[in-house]
Amino acid sequence: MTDLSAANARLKSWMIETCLPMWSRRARDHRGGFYEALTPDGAPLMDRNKRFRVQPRQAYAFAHAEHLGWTEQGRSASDHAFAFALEAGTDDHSLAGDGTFTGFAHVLSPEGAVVDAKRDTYDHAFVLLACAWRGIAFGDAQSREVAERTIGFLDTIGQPDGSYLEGKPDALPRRQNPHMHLFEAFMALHRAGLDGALDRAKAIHRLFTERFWDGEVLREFFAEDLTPDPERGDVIEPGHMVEWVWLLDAYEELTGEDQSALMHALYEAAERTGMGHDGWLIDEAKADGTPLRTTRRSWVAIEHAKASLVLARRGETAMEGKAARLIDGMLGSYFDAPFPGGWNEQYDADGRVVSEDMPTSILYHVVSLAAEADRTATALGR
Ligand SMILES: O=P(O)(O)OC[C@H]1O[C@@H](O)[C@@H](O)[C@@H](O)[C@@H]1O
Repeated sequence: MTDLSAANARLKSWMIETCLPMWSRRARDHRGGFYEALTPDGAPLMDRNKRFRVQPRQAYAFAHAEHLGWTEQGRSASDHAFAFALEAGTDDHSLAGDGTFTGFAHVLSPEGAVVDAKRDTYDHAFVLLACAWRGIAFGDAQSREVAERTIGFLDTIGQPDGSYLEGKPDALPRRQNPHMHLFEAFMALHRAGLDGALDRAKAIHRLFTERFWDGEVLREFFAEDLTPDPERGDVIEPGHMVEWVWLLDAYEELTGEDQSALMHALYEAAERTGMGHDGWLIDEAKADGTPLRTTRRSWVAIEHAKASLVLARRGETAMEGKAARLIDGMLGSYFDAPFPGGWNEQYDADGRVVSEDMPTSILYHVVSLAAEADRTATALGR
């Protein structure tokens, strides 16, 4: 059996010694925020537009890493990303004023001009996550204010059933994905002490059980009334099913409501519908398991490992070796390549790397995996 203790030690030392230093230095843009991606040899893609969400993701990742004592650059890197997000992401200065906050823009130029002013609910989930962790790690008072204003904006597109529209302007199909990340963010905000955040997470949990999870698979795309979208309702993402496993474990911890049955059903559904011939989950399938995209992005493998870790921590001994094998497998393929500290973002079904660059957005997943691996190894005394 691959040893969880050894896999965790490898992952943790790679994080501390190579990954975090590399991303905090090379991906930091002196013009503001972080670059969208690096080339395979670690050079920044200076001219590429910045998806807004990448900035709060970095602000979260470095706050969490510093909270764990894994970096001394965490505060500075998180501040750098957060300040750029607040400054460049608001095109009408409404965040600073007393008026109603109208949300963050979707895409920024490398220098920080607004390229796409659309408001995307998904992006706002990461602002809330960053605020929560900056509160937890640094006791940052500004973050609470930003979280409250961001929630105020989200309430303008909130629905009576606890769901949120796709953004402004509104779009169809509606998706479970922004809700999944809002669920994550509201739980983190509750941990950070924000009143009412847990109730918001509970409302999303209700949507999950009543709408998104149909008893067999997690649906992704929905019509206006949150019934499966007539065209894309059959498309599923195995990575999201395992991501929910990890989130439901956190939910159980906060609410005391047993999530075991749902967690098992999700994990089993992800592997039933999405297992590629090489033992890695694929990017996209149909609800009956017909593969749609047999490529595999790094975050899908990461979430598979995280789900295996939480099941191991909850006492499933077979999951311990599996989590260790997945982490070891990632360290031998996805991680620390093609450039030390970086990642191969996507493989095809034949095991060839098909991604052309290293997206910064993945650091969020990597930090969360390393934190979960360390927590599980410690809990199990490994
Ligand atoms: O697609 P980027 O922004 O790199 O994010 C990576 C992935 O993160 C996950 O948590 C999901 O939300 C995916 O839908 C998303 O694709």
